[in-house]
Parts: sequence; C-alpha cells; structure tokens
Amino acid sequence: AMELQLQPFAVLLRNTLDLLVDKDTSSFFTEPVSLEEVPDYRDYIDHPMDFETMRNKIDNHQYKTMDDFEADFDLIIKNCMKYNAKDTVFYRAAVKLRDQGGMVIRASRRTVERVG
Ligand SMILES: CC(=O)c1c[nH]c2ccccc12
Repeated sequence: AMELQLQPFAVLLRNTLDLLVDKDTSSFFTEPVSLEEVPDYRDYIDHPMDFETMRNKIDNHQYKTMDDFEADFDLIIKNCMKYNAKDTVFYRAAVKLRDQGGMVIRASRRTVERVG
C-alpha cells in the first residue's frame, strides 16, 4: 500500500529493533561479543550477531523481508544459548529475549502485512 512507500520498510525495521533493544535490559546483545573478552567464542559460534550489526544491516538495506530480519534476531538467541551454559545469566537473558522479542516481531509482521 502507499503507506509503505511513505513509511519505508527500513523505518519499520528500525522501530522494531528499538523495541527489541528495550527488552534486552542487561544490554548483553547490543554489541558483538568481544573476542578479546571471550577468545574461544568463535570456536563455537560460526555466525555472530548483535543488535548494532542488525542496525547497520537495516541502514544498508540488507533485509528484504521480515523473515530476513527475524533470522538475525534468532541468531542472536541461538548463539547465546549455544555458547553459554543453562545456569548462566546470559542463557536466561536469551530465553527472556526470545519470548518477549517474539511478540514484538509478530506485531511488526502484522503491520507489514496490513500496509504491505
Ligand atoms: C551474548 C553473549 O553470549 C555474551 C555477551 N557478553 C558476554 C561475555 C562473556 C560470554 C558471553 C557473552
């Protein structure tokens, strides 16, 4: 619909990302996991992802659909639940983000469908 031309998809994704960032109250996911702090991280994680990287991808128009965007959100969560043991604050934060962020993305999908 016309709205999506006026309200580009990138703006909708930025708004969605801001809501996801708000759910990450400990800011564990805002930047790439530091390879200085965590030297063995890449031994376990092939495709690191974080919210700052996602924002850059929005700005470079690298997300063509909500599925592309959600795939990177899922990567943030899967990486965290793979690298960190279940009894860690990081693992528990990923579970919380998965549940609370999932609702945010579903609402954004409905907006895209409605005005798409
Ligand atoms: C998101 C994540 O896994 C981490 C975010 N910060 C970290 C510091 C040490 C180990 C893991 C992490």
